[in-house]
Amino acid sequence: MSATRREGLAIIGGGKIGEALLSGLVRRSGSDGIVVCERSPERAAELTERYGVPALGLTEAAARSRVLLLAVKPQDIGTLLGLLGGAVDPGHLVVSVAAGVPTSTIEAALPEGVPVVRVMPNTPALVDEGMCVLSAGAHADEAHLDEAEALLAAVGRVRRVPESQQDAVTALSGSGPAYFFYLVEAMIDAGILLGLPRTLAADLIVQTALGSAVMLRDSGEHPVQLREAVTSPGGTTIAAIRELERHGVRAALIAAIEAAHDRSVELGRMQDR
Ligand SMILES: NC(=O)C1=CN([C@@H]2O[C@H](COP(=O)(O)OP(=O)(O)OC[C@H]3O[C@@H](n4cnc5c(N)ncnc54)[C@H](O)[C@@H]3O)[C@@H](O)[C@H]2O)C=CC1
Ligand SMILES: O=C(O)[C@@H]1CCC=N1
Repeated sequence: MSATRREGLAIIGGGKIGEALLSGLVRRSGSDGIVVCERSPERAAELTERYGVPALGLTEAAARSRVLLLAVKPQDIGTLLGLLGGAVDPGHLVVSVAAGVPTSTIEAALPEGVPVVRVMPNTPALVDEGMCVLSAGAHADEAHLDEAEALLAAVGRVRRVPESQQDAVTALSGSGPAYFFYLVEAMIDAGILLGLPRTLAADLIVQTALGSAVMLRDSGEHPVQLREAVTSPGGTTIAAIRELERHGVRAALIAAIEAAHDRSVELGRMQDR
């Protein structure tokens, strides 16, 4: 099949992460050149209404778009590739955000030579603070990575890693926002236990999370140094830290992230069956 030059982006799968990326991209550069393909007609209509992007069928979207961004569940990617395969050629750039799914699995379901880039984004892309991590498949070169990076840089930071690190990346930054939201939920509950109104507790914790994140990013200091600066001798913070250690919170976080890694590996293996 001859390689064809095309323009624009098709987001295939308009769920949580598809919408997070779509909203950031539209906010940054407008809706021109972006189309969505969504299995659910109701959801497709919602995205068209919200972002002014046309909803197309797979074949039409592939015919006109240069970049095909696959944002369906890992469990659905085999079916999607079966439907899409004949409409894809090496003039496309396929970008997959499916957790765990290796580029080799995607390449094997597509015509020979199609460049594939695996990306692990996260939902803070919704507010232009995303973390997207890229790896090249067998037919993707530096220019393809540059192209994917230019697209995703619109919604936050971008880094590149060897694909062997993507399951760990998925467990850290892909799932990571959920861990922070979970911690914040628990901290708000603590405020309620101590008698504060829910809105006040939420306001205190969200601003504290934001301020702490900016310090982590900008101070150049290690998290241990930042924590020590809060922990006065004989004070309140050390009383709290002792409880966190007593309940094994550090070990629980490490085990949780290891479980996310293992699930990413498992999701990738399920594609081979
Ligand atoms: N939600 C997140 O924070 C992140 C998700 N991911 C990955 O993104 C992918 C999507 O995850 P979510 O957005 O959370 O799932 P989701 O279930 O919210 O969205 C998936 C969407 O794909 C649509 N879909 C399924 N098959 C389709 C097909 N053949 N053609 C067109 N549309 C189709 C579904 O109708 C659904 O709207 C997964 O592979 C996940 O591993 C990666 C990073 C972060
Ligand atoms: O939970 C999941 O499987 C997806 C991948 C990373 C974040 N959400």
